[in-house]
Amino acid sequence: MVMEEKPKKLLILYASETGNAIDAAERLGREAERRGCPVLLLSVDDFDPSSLPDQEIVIFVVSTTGQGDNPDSIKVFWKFLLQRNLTQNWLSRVNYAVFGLGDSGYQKYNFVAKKLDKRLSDLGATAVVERGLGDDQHSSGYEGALDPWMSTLWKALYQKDPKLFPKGPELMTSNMSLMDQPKVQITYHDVVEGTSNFSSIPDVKLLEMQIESTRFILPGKLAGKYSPECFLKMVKNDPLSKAGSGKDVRHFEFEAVSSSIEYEVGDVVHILPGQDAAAVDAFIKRCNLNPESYIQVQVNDNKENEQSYDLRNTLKVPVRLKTFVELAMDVASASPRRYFFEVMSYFATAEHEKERLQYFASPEGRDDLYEYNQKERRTVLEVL
Ligand SMILES: Cc1cc2nc3c(=O)[nH]c(=O)nc-3n(C[C@H](O)[C@H](O)[C@H](O)COP(=O)(O)O)c2cc1C
Repeated sequence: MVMEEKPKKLLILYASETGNAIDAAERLGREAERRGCPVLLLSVDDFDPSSLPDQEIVIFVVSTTGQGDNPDSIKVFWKFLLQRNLTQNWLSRVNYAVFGLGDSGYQKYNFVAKKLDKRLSDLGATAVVERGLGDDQHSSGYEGALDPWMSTLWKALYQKDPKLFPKGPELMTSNMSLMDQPKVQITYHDVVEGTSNFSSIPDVKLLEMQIESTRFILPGKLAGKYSPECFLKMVKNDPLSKAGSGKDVRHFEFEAVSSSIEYEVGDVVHILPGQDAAAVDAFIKRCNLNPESYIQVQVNDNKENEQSYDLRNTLKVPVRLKTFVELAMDVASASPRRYFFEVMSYFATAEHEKERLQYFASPEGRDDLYEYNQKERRTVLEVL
């Protein structure tokens, strides 16, 4: 009997402060899977640094924040790597690649990627390719460097270990089955079914439950790992600076909604931004959905990452669709990412729209997409 060898998984670890590195890491993951290579994609704080020497190949995607500072999620990992007792050959079996996201307008340009690359190499790891540096100043943002870096990476990995890409390092034809698995699963409830679940719960408690439930699907530090102690209602939000002064300084006042609260110096308040109600309505209408319906959202997480999977799925009450869009989505301010156009291309029925969307999602269409999308600051609602 011939035993089929289990395909190797490519480990991709990311550290992000505002989401770009997650987007870049997911793109890498998708591209690897399209080449037949299964992937394990993790935030670096979900990875045990002591197991790093056992990894044959690791891809890091890390951004720089502050003044050359580490994103929060890589702090523990970085501290571990800096330990003096780690020897020069601690990572001698590890092959790695680093892609950094930064902005050359900052003095400490891509500092985190550069120092991570150096430290890995000092600890005996071997770089598969030279580190890639994405720059916000590039006319296509960090994607400008990511595209060519990725194609070099696939070739180098294939040379290192052809088993990673059983069908070669070139892209397989794109079709629907290669689309990412959905990140969340949504169950729709009709209005009566949704509200009857809550008839005995006071309004304030209900709103809290809905906010908690919505936050659970958000990535990174806003998600359930850092569940808030209590919710406050913002009752005042007055600008203190003059319009056009270049700064936006505000006076906020908050009121405890459920019970009185105690706080100390150093406690942190997260402000949950809402969206313009008219934009939320327009988005829901455009999608032919009922704003009053209730949805239940479940995260389809990496099975390997059981802990965060359980955590993020424990508090799942049905949420009013309108509340969900208001609190968890951004339909009317930020520009959609490139992947949005790719996904839309699978669903577009008009041939000319499909072609245009496919072009925007391709490396050749990248600069035109930037002109159309980011430069014009188009929103999801406008694109739809
Ligand atoms: C507050 C702030 C500070 C930043 N500081 C730096 C920096 O010191 N060096 C750098 O190269 N880029 C810096 N950047 C640019 C980011 O690294 C870049 O926008 C990156 O794409 C962000 O990735 P992320 O969303 O995954 O955190 C900074 C960005 C922000 C918003």
